[in-house]
Amino acid sequence: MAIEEEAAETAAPKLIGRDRVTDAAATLFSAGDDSGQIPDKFVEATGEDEAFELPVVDMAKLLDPELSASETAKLGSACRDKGFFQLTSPGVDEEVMRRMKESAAEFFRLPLETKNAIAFRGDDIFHGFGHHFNRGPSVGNKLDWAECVLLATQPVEGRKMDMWPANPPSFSSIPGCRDALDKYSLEVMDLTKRLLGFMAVDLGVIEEALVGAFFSDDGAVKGQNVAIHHYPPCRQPEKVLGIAPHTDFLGLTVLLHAVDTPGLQVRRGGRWLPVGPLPGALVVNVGDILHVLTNGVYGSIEHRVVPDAERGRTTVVMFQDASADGLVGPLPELLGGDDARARYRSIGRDEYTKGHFVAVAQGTPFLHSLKK
Ligand SMILES: O=C(O)CCC(=O)C(=O)O
Ligand SMILES: [Fe+2]
Repeated sequence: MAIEEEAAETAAPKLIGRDRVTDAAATLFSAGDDSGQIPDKFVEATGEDEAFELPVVDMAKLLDPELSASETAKLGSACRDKGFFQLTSPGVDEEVMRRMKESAAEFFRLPLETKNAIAFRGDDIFHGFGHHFNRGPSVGNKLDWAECVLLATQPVEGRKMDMWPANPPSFSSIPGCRDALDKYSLEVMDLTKRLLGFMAVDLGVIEEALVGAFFSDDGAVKGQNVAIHHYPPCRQPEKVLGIAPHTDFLGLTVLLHAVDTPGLQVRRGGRWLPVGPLPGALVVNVGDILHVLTNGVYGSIEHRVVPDAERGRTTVVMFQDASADGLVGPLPELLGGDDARARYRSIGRDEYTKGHFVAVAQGTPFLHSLKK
């Protein structure tokens, strides 16, 4: 069966949809397209790039009373100007990070049949294995050159444990010991809280206002999801995309390179600039909700992934949700009580999700529609 037909047959009913990884796609991925012909379904124009260094922010310096002020200023200018930064010395337990990386890399080495044991089911495209959800008919429903596990990680009640990989065993519960993803999820929660504290200082708002948008009073995070991506090598990387251009629609994103091949690109001034992995660092970026909460002071910037010609790439990307009193809108603390200063209108958190996915399906930037 041709890959287009096979993909169409396995696509979920959609507003936006997601495709299963078929045998044909898996064969193509493992060959790195050596057969020469990339099926049309994958071909997308990828355009130019050039060297680019992301700002580097050091958590150890943020925490050092003598260096904190200048490092906080660096953090602030990274979030304002670039929307992305590399976070060195993130303070995440190294053993937890190592196990997370290994589990992620190992999962994608399993045969497709094993991975498809947790293939997303029916309309529920936000849990389980497949391609990333596609960006809708406006971009031709193209397939990403990638496979991906999407899961809800927090709050714990929202988890669908039957969709968590049972293989490798380090992903799932080991008696007396929590699994790699659960531990890493908690580490990223703590990290998010620390970072938000410094962002609040930079923004000049009380810490509770910003932290409270991400965490409930009892300290639980409002929501956290993970996307674990594998981008196989492709000998014609200029023809395909690992993930199509998008902004992240939640609050704050924390990316761990499990296999540190370059591939992430950030849009700046109409050009695509590559972000090289930095050993031991996490890549952090501002999502759409943080953009709106900060009244556009921090920028949610478009990015995409291009596969490498020679080497595969694996990433573990955690998205932290946020809302203030159930709304996505500028933080009142930032407006100094003057609503006229709001550059974005406030909408309910549920309405925000719906609006976002309608916009994705139509290929329109949702943030613009929230502008006053
Ligand atoms: O894997 C990456 O480098 C980026 C993935 C990404 O942008 C996403 O999952 O939203
Ligand atoms: Fe993203």
